[in-house]
Amino acid sequence: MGRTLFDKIWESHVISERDNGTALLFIDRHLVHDATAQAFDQLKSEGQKVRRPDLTFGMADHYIATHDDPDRDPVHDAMVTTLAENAREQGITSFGANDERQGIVHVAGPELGLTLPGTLLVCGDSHTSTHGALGALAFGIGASEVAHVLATQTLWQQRPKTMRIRIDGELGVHVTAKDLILTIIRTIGANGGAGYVIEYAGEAIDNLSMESRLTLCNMSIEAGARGGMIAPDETTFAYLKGKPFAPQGELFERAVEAWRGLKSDDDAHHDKEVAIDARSIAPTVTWGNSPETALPITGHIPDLGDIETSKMEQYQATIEYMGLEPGAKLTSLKVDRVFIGSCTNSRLEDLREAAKIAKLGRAKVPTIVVPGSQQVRQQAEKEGLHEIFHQAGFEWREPGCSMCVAMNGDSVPSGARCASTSNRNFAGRQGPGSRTHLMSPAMAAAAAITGHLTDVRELEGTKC
Ligand SMILES: CC(C)[C@H](C(=O)O)[C@@H](O)C(=O)O
Ligand code: SF4
Repeated sequence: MGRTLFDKIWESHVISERDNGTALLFIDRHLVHDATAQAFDQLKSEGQKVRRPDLTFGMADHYIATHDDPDRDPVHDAMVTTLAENAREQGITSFGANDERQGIVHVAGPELGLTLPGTLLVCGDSHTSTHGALGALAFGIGASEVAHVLATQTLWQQRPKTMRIRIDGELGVHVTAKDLILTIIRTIGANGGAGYVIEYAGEAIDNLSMESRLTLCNMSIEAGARGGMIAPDETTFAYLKGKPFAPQGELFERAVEAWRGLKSDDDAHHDKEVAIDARSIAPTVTWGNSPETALPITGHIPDLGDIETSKMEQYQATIEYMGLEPGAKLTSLKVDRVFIGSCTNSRLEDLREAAKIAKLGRAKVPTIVVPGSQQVRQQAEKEGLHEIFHQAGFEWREPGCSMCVAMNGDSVPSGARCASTSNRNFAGRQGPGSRTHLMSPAMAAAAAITGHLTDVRELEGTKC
């Protein structure tokens, strides 16, 4: 029987297997960020050194400042400095403050060519699934696993099952990878991917740009999946060509020949198959505290009568926390803040989409745009996107995780409603008491200039 893309990568990394089905895997790339200090402490307390500093790369992102903030907590700077010190001590290449390669680990990694097809990549961060967009097997690991990889460059893992999600048909105007993944999560549930690695396939996936594929795979974890991946193709090869850490010249051509074999065989078996028609998807927003509360922007907050008895308690808690009126139109929800950024949606393509909408008006509420990396920032500035944002009253910041998780102090005030391009909307995610609605960059920019959740297609007169 044929093998899936996942099988091919998994099997080429197995060093040893136990009878209980767990395998010891070789790790090709280990990315560490500034919230990984605990793992380095564990390593040191055990008297160990990093086994393969040449395969380990550091990135300052969670705690890094995105603007001059007189109230900045010195502890946040200390986290950034600690990563730099650990990297220096262990001989690891690390991209910290003031490095032009710095960025959110899941934005800067692929853009530097650190993520390559067929490789096994891990990072102590749940959104490591992002890197699967390049045809890598990539997943997040816990702090003690980070310490294990630092010490051995290997990891014990239970073999996950595979799920293939096929998206056929064409996506409509202003329907993006973000709308696609939110719809997938609504369809299979926030726990629907538990125990699986998802392979995305089909016409709509083939047609996605590399940046959109990164957005899609990024949120696989929000469906509970171990990872998400897409077979590498011409889009992937064109994206990787010339990236500083990718193979160069003749070696690149040889690598591409090998990468062409990285796809599921026609007779390969996936443990679960799901199919969604791209034409059925509209610009989408979440209303609650789980990404599965995603709905087309044309919809309403569910009414009491729509809720199953077993979910009633949770529904009522959500309505109260989010300050919602059951049955209200989604577009009636006024926002207090807008955040355009995060490893889901802070790449150049995202900022271009947001800028197109920003041109149509001026921000009615405080809006920040946080590029995902220094490279994205530089390129956006070269194109004049920052000027467009300035003119629209959007604040242009330095790269980092920022308001996605509020670990660096960029937070949404308690009780405030935020239109956000990030990936998590649970209670308190963007700061204690914050209320988050997830959406695409164009939809977030539309909310900024109207002051409420908005169907970007109507704003632009493109609704079909
Ligand atoms: C801080 C880090 C470990 C965390 C994660 O694992 O995802 C963060 O990136 C997040 O998005 O919540
Ligand atoms: S941008 Fe948000 S989701 Fe991504 S790594 Fe940073 S905190 Fe996690």
